[in-house]
Amino acid sequence: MSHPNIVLVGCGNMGGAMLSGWLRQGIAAERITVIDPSLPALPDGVRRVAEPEAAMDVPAALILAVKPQKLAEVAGAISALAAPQTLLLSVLASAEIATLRRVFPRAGAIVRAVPNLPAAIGHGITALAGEGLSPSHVSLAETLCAPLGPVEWLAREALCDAATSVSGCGPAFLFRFADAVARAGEAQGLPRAQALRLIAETMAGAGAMLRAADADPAEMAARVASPGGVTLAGLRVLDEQDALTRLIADTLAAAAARSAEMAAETRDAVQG
Ligand SMILES: NC(=O)C1=CN([C@@H]2O[C@H](COP(=O)(O)OP(=O)(O)OC[C@H]3O[C@@H](n4cnc5c(N)ncnc54)[C@H](OP(=O)(O)O)[C@@H]3O)[C@@H](O)[C@H]2O)C=CC1
Ligand SMILES: O=C(O)[C@@H]1CCC=N1
Repeated sequence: MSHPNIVLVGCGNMGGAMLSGWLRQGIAAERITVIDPSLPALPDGVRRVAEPEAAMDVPAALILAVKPQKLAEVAGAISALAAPQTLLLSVLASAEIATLRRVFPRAGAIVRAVPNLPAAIGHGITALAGEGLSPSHVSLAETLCAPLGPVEWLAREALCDAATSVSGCGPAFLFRFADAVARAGEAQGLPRAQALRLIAETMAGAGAMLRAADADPAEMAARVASPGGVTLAGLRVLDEQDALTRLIADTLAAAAARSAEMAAETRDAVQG
């Protein structure tokens, strides 16, 4: 398959992770142009410009990976790059497709993506949403996101807030969990670095089992917990008055609410 021409706008945590993934997957560096005023160091062959140039070719894929607050600012400069032959793929949390369409009226298609940080090592997951996409747009969006890890299409765009709270923010919540476990392990006498190694491998192993098995996580926990044993003593604390379930529900609700709020802010910013 011939590689698409890609213009990546914003090459920070997420844009950088996508760029690494494309190169790892064999997309030719010469096909990729990065627009970022901070002019980050880039792998050989990737073209780097601080801002769009008048003579730039319209790309097959225009990837937006700036902070949502920058959308209105970047839009004017790059809107000419989103032409009818262009798929615009935005990873901006909370920038709705209607908002993006308002800013990029000529784009051939618009896909909203919710990636996550482990994309940087090819172990992310990306949720995608789009309406009225042609099979070739679907295929190009999947080609762009596949190097980051598996891809999930959401049934409707409104689920992006939920996907952001579950998998977009999810790594941060799991890092907090790992930190809490390491602190507790340290309090019981383990060196912190060793406690972190223990919990990191435990999370990776449990995650791999969860991914592979058809079993429900509750059944998986039951396989660890021997009757009258050690795990049950700990699970009783987590389950007391649904403590963990309630904490996580509140955490995700706060994240999803902020996502919806930011969508309104982004909408207002481009309208104003
Ligand atoms: N980080 C994450 O885990 C996730 C992030 N996202 C989304 O990804 C997007 C990017 O987030 P993240 O990568 O963390 O942010 P970063 O700040 O790491 O990256 C944004 C990049 O855009 C650059 N930039 C600023 N202004 C412009 C401009 N006018 N034109 C081009 N580039 C510009 C920034 O440069 P400078 O630093 O100099 O300002 C920076 O390099 C956000 O919209 C976020 O919602 C979605 C899911 C997960
Ligand atoms: O915190 C944020 O706004 C972005 C979206 C999901 C992860 N980082």
